[in-house]
Amino acid sequence: MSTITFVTGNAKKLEEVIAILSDGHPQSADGGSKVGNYIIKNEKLDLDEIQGSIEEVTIHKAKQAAKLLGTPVLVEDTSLGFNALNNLPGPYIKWFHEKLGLDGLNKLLYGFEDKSANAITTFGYCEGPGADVKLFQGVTTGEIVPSRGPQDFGFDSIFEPHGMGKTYAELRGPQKNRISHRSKALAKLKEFLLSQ
Ligand SMILES: O=P(O)(O)OP(=O)(O)OP(=O)(O)OC[C@H]1O[C@@H](n2cnc3c(O)ncnc32)[C@H](O)[C@@H]1O
Ligand SMILES: [Mg+2]
Repeated sequence: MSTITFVTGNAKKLEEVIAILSDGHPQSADGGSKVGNYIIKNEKLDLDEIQGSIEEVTIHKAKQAAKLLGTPVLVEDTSLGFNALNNLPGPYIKWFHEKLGLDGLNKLLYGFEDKSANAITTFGYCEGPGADVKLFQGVTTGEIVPSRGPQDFGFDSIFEPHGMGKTYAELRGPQKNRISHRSKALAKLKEFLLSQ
């Protein structure tokens, strides 16, 4: 068994990652999620986020985490891009959300007919300091709508994935996890880890 440390400062992300990875299977005795020959554990740490593409931000986070911990690490960065704004705020969604709020994010699209957006999670896996970073990305498209549902996780209550008629916040847990950007990215990561 090899251990991979998933580094994030976001408790909600971690909750989803554990739920998706466990997929109804029992967890290992010491609390990590088991995927093939790997156990994925968690470390709460805020990593620097550079300016750049989604991929560059994730690669930098992964390299920094590997350097800090000296072990195989997993990180992820989540982006929300508005098509009318050429994919902004993208990887800067956290700061836009903090400064403008959910209503302000809606107002950014005032005057545009196109309210469509893409939610993207990019996982970065790095085997140790100096090693290359492997990326696994998942995308879910949807519409930006006035907030509906609990507001306890980022942009969940203003993102309505196409074809669902409900926001991520209204879908909650298992239903969101079946179709989310995060679960699509994790499916790719799982496939890779199972092939190792
Ligand atoms: O420590 P890290 O893993 O970086 O955690 P973070 O909260 O800083 O997360 P990001 O840098 O990836 O920024 C993404 C922003 O989008 C939010 N977010 C991430 N995943 C989400 C999801 O599935 N649904 C809604 N909001 C989400 C999150 O709360 C942040 O405000
Ligand atoms: Mg972050």
